[in-house]
Amino acid sequence: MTFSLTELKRAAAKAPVVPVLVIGSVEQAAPLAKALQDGGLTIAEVTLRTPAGIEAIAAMKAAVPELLVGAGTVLTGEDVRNSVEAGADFLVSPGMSPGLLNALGKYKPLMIPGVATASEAMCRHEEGFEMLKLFPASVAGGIPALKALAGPLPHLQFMPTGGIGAGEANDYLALPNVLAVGGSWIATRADVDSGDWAGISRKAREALSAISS
Ligand SMILES: O=C(O)C(=O)C[C@H](O)[C@H](O)COP(=O)(O)O
Repeated sequence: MTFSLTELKRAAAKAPVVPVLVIGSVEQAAPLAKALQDGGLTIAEVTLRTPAGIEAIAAMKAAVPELLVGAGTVLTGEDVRNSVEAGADFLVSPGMSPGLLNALGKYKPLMIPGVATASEAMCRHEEGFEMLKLFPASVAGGIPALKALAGPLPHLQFMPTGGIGAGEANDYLALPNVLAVGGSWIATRADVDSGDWAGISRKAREALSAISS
């Protein structure tokens, strides 16, 4: 995989909001990818919580190749292999395990592992990860935790996710160690299941205009 953190940073600089998606059917993937792109987004994360997740990643990339599509809820070595084979641009996990670390060493994808403490962040940095997901952000200390972590660990960057809504995204993004924020609010499972593509595009645009204002 040639995709790099530099490219992810470039995409995040344009649109630093990453919708975390739960896709029930692969047929939803192409219209959803187009709706996100129409809304101005450049990055999306498809969770592997549904059987359709892996196929949906490939279908979104086929529909909108310039949209960066990551695999989320990556828990096992098999998830790593399936995500890489489906063409995921990056992988995201809620945490780390020895088996997951081993598979990441084999496939070497761009990985954003979840952390909730300074010790976890230090371990992931020692293992070579520079970009981390603060998870679950709202209960792992949120904005005060990220501010505090920036003191001793200024070399680390975060994509806080978990419990962040439209109202908080902007405050997270004002922090120098936050590259992007993730969340389900832009395209909830209900939005996707009802095919509310226009509503998803609108929420994406609203999120981006709130950030730039
Ligand atoms: O499954 C995963 O690996 C995840 O990425 C979990 C996500 O952080 C949450 O699903 C975000 O959901 P909200 O808190 O509703 O915004």
